[in-house]
Amino acid sequence: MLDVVTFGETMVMMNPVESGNLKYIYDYKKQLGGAESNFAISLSRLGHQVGWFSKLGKDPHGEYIKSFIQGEGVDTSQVKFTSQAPTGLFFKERKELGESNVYYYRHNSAASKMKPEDLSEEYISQAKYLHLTGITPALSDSCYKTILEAINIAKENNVNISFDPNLRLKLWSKEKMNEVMLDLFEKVDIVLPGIEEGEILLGTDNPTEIADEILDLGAEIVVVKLGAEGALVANKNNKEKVAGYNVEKVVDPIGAGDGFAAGFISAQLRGKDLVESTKLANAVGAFATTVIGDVEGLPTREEVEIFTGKKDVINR
Ligand SMILES: Nc1ncnc2c1ncn2[C@@H]1O[C@H](COP(=O)(O)OP(=O)(O)OP(=O)(O)O)[C@@H](O)[C@H]1O
Ligand SMILES: O=C(O)C(=O)C[C@H](O)[C@H](O)CO
Repeated sequence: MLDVVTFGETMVMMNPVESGNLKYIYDYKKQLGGAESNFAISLSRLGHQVGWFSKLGKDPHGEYIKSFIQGEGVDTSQVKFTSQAPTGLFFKERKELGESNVYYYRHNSAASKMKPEDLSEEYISQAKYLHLTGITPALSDSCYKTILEAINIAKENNVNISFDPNLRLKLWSKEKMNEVMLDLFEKVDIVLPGIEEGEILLGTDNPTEIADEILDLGAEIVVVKLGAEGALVANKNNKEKVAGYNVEKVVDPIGAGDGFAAGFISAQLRGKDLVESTKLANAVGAFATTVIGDVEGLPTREEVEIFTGKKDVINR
């Protein structure tokens, strides 16, 4: 039995050892990144049974990705390999001034070849949650169809669907993206947008308005991420702002949203209410900002309990 199933593209990530324009960067640390596998790893560390799958290239990068994710305790039994396309790759660029950048080498990647026939109804239907992101439908038409089929399977089997828009403007046109995202908001149960995403998709950066618009489209729960400030959690009856945790040194906020989503679903699985779930989401999101990689900073259940004062620790 799995608590959660998720799928999407995970790439080898070339992470510069120093910050600055990549033109002058020669040394990189090889890591991995993919919104859905970041989420799966985070949930696994929080003590849940989680399955992640994808299509990987039959190459050393694909093997590295599968064994790393498996090594984190995530079920990878549904992962497929193909020799028709390579595993995707991306480079991060960190700047001391201005925002970080990413450069993708993922067009026509193995993951972009995922298709509805790759899905196993038996596998998805055993989970309590199916977690999807807005990255997958941007990868290819067949990936978009795969997302729609996964949603059908989940609905037919009473599996809750959580959805993180994770807008990637480098991957598709804004028009197509907006159309697909609004349609998906109607089909899923929990939506976890950021403020910037609300602005792009709904034309408002007001958290209450973002939540209301997505609830009106059909979602049951909306959690609007507010960066260092925390998040606003809402359903039809209630809206509450839940303060974030203070992080003294934010090293890299990319990936915080994936940990946030995992924290929220973890607490929901344990029967916590919306505010408690958002508190855990904020705590896991805060941890994720403290390291350069996407997954290395994600906390175990014990670490997060110590951080939030729910458990005492003796260090020496
Ligand atoms: N500087 C910070 N200090 C404390 N917590 C933070 C900080 N930045 C992010 N978080 C936590 O992580 C959550 C998600 O961060 P953010 O709002 O940046 O999401 P996002 O834009 O979806 O991120 P991503 O880059 O992963 O897509 C926040 O709601 C908050 O709980
Ligand atoms: O950018 C993407 O598409 C990724 O999935 C890579 C990163 O790990 C992701 O952005 C973090 O949320």
